[in-house]
Amino acid sequence: MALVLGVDTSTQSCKAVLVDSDDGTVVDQRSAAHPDGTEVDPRAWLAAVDDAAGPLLERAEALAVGGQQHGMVALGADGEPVRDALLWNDTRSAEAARQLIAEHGGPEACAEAVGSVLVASFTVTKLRWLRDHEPENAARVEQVLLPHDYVSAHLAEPGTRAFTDRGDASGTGYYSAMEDRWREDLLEAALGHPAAVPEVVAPGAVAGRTPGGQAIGAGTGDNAAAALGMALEPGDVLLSVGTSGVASTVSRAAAVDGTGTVTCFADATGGFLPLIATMNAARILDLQAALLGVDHDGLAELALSAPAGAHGVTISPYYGGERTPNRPDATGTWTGLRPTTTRADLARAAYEALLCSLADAADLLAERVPEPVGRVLLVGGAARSAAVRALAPAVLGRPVVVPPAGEYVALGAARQAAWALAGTEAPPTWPVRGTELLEADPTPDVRARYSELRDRTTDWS
Ligand SMILES: Nc1ncnc2c1ncn2[C@@H]1O[C@H](COP(=O)(O)OP(=O)(O)O)[C@@H](O)[C@H]1O
Ligand SMILES: O=C(CO)[C@@H](O)[C@H](O)COP(=O)(O)O
Repeated sequence: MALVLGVDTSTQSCKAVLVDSDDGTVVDQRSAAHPDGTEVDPRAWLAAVDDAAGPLLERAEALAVGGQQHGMVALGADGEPVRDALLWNDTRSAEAARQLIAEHGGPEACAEAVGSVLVASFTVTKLRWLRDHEPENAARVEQVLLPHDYVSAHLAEPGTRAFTDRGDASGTGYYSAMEDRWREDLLEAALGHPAAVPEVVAPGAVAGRTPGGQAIGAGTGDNAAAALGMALEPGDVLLSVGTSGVASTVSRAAAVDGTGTVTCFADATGGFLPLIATMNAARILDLQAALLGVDHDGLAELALSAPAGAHGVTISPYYGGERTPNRPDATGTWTGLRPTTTRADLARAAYEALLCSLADAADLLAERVPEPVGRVLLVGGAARSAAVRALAPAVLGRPVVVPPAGEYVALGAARQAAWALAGTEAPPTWPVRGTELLEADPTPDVRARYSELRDRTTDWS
C-alpha cells in the first residue's frame, strides 16, 4: 500500500490528509490555522504546512498541494515576499479590475483573452493595484506565484523551478486556459514591468521532488482540487461552503461568458471548471454565532427551532463586499426586525441568507452550462452544520448529496499525487463512500424575499 499526501492551503487553515493510493482511504490527517485577514504574510502558510503536513510527510511516497485561488504572492530577487500577499477576498483592486477590463476593450474581449471577466479577486488586478499604490514594492517584484505554488516550492528540493498547473494559472488573469499559455504581456501591462511566472506542469505529471525524493504533483486551485476529490462528472454541481461559497462543475469544452457571471477556469485533468464564487459564506455563520454568543451547534439548534422565513427577518450577507453579485464595496443589511423578533429568528435568517446566496450561484451556473443539472453535492467546512444540511435542500429547492465530513480539497490533491506516482493516463479511481441524500419541502418564499432585498440594495454600500 503506497501512501500519498494531499495538502489544502486554504484561506483559514492548512489541512493535510495521508491517503491510501489504492482506494483513497484517509489514514491520517492534521491541520494548522492560518492568520486571519485579506492580506497575510505568506510565510505564515509555510509554517502552517510544516506544522500540518510535516509529521505526515515521511510516510508518503508522493504529495500535491491544492490551495486558495488568486492570491498574489509577489517575490523579490531574494525569493522573499516584497509585501504581504493580497488574497482572493481582498477587494481593494476593484477599480484596477475595471481599468484592466477597459484596456482589454471590454468584458467580452477580456473573457476571450483570459477566460473570465476580471473582478477584484483575480491576481492581475492586485498587481495593477500594487503598481499604482505601492510603486516601490511593485518595482522590486521579480516573480509572482499563487498560494499553492508558493507552498509547493517550499516543499520541493532547493533549486527547483517554481511550478503550477493550468487550473490555478487560469485564475490569475494572465493565463489563457483556452490556448494553454501564459499571457506575460498582460502581467507586464498590469505590473508595469515583466516578472517571472511558474512553469505550468501537465495534469498527472511529476513536477518536482522533495529533498527526501518523494514525487510532487503539480497541485492546483482549491476548487479544481475539490472537483478531483469528489470525482465530479459533467452535469454535477459542486457547492462548497468554506470562506467562499462556490458553485462549480466540470466540462471538457471551454465556455467563455462575456457577462462575467461564470468563470472559465481550467480543471486539474485537462478540462474546464465553470465556476461562480461568492465572498461571504461560512463566515456569515461565524459572525452570527459570535453576535448571539453561541457556538456553531448552538446556532444550528436555535435556527432549527425557528420557522422557515424567520418571521420575516431577511439578511443581505455581503458583509465583506461581494463578487456575486459584483459589489466590492457592499456591506451587510438586516431587514424585517420587529419587537417580537427572537434570537432563533436571527440564527435562522443567517443560514437562509447563506443558502440563498449559494442558490443564486447554483442557478446562475445551471443557466449557463449546457449539461442538465445532475447531482448537487455539498462540501466545505460549513457543510458540517446540521442546520446547513437540513435547510440546503429546502432553500435550493432540490435534493442535495452530502458526502461524509472531510477535506475534499486535500483529498483531491492527494489523488493528484497518486496520479503522479502511478504515471498513468488518468487519475486513479477512488470511490466516494457514505454519501447521504438530503431532501426537504422547498421554501420559495425565502428565496423570493432574499431576491427582493438583494435587488433593492444594489446601490448600497
Ligand atoms: N459545524 C459548523 N457549522 C458552521 N460552520 C462551520 C462548522 N464547522 C466549520 N465551520 C466553518 O467552516 C469554515 C471553514 O471551512 P473551510 O472549508 O475549511 O474554509 P476554507 O477552505 O475557506 O479555509 C469556518 O468559517 C468555520 O467556522
Ligand atoms: O476565489 C475563489 C474562487 O474563484 C475562492 O473559492 C478561493 O479559491 C478561496 O477558497 P476557500 O478558501 O474559501 O475554499
